[in-house]
Amino acid sequence: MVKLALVQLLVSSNKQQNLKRAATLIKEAANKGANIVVLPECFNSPYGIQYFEEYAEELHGETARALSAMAKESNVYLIGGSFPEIQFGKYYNTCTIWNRVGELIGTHRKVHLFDIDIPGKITFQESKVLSPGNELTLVDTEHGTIGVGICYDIRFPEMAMIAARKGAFAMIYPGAFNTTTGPLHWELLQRARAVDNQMFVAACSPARDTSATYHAWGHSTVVDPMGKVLATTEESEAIVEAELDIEEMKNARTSIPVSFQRRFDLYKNVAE
Ligand SMILES: NC(=O)CC(=O)C(=O)O
Repeated sequence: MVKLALVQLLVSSNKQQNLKRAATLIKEAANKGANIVVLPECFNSPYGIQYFEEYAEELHGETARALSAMAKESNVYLIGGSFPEIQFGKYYNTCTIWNRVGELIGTHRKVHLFDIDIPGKITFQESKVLSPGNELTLVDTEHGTIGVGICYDIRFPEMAMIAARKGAFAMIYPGAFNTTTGPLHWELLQRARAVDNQMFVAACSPARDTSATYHAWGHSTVVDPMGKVLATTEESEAIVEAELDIEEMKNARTSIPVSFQRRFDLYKNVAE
């Protein structure tokens, strides 16, 4: 059994306040027994291309140091949401992952940038400021291997499939869907990735701030390997907790053995 907690943080424009509140809620989750804690996408700054340059930090800057201390003080694995990172003049949307003694065990730079245009609803062009990461991310923990993606990455099923085939028991996505795409796709995509790959899937959103320029959907959710929602919430600040039973993953894979029934002989030209 692994206890997972998603911290659906109400993110403000005050970085110090966001770091402090994250530390408080991580401690609260740890006190309730969480082994792995997740923060949302852009947990230390408002989400929007107009904010990335102002809030950006180098990988080992103030936010990373704070995250390392939070993991260590609360004695948890911490999937540290994401923050705008700057390296050699380029900006990335980056998740850092920490072990129980505060060591960095992985980083994921959002691979698929959120560039969409739904007329009359939402236009968002991360690529105007950000560069994409170029690596898929798996981290090894004492609870097993975990795959990490950020938000829009969940729309690309290959990432979760590769993680599952490399032995990950869970795919975790700090994310910030919005009030247009959230009701349509947020839960659907998590359940789809879970059932496709017979693994746990979780996505952690910021809470909704209706005074912000971007209205996050909230609804941080954990899904089991059969595609069932184990835990979820609405749009306010909350901690979403779920016990992940690895036996359930084994049972799902034994009873519906799709991973052995795949016909890779027929799909090999999928990238053409
Ligand atoms: N914010 C994102 O990266 C993605 C999103 O909101 C969506 O895919 O919808």
